[in-house]
Amino acid sequence: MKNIDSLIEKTAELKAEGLVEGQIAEELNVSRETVTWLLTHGEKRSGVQGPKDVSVDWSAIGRSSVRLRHVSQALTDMILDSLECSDSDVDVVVGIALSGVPLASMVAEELGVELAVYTPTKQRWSQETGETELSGTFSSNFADVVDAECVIVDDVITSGRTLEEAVEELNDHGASTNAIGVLLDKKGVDEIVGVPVSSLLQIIRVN
Ligand SMILES: O=P(O)(O)OC[C@H]1O[C@H](OP(=O)(O)OP(=O)(O)O)[C@H](O)[C@@H]1O
Repeated sequence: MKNIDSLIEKTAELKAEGLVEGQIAEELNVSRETVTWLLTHGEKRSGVQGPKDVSVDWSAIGRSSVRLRHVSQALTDMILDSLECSDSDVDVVVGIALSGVPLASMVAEELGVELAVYTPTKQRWSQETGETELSGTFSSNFADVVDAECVIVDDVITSGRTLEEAVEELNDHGASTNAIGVLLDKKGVDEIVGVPVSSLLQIIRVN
């Protein structure tokens, strides 16, 4: 997405295709509040202050396994630093579906550990009827997380809710989360529910 106009256009397009605001937010990697703003103020935006959010397009990395590998190596390096600082270990890398999984897979390979996949609640929520009391799921096609020492990998932090939920689900499975690694942190956090966060890039707002 090159600029605000293409973002507004894309939002309107997705809305016209029948997506609800939560689904559009997921598609564009922005908050639901931003989608509301884009839909309601997009056409008459002169003089109107937008919400403090940014849309992240990392497809230049995502579409190339070579670039993904380089980025995963850099992320692994940061995760290793974090684990060393807390003197903790890792048995399983947990990738957050969908976009966190390719990265997590390569980080798991770099670390020489198993890969688990967690599908958060909101992914299931978007397919259901608006009921949000569903729990996320760990896929049985990948590693078991019960009692494991875990590192979570995802692409982007916006509100941090997805990672909060993943840490809590891991706790419920008797697993401990020793580090979180992401490409981009839009919130600028050092930790999420007590777990240290390593991000390759952080958004820092200056105005
Ligand atoms: O910090 P939060 O506000 O919870 O948002 C961050 C999450 O949102 C995006 O996933 P999305 O639901 O868009 O699905 P995707 O992985 O399929 O892109 C992103 O991949 C993170 O998992």
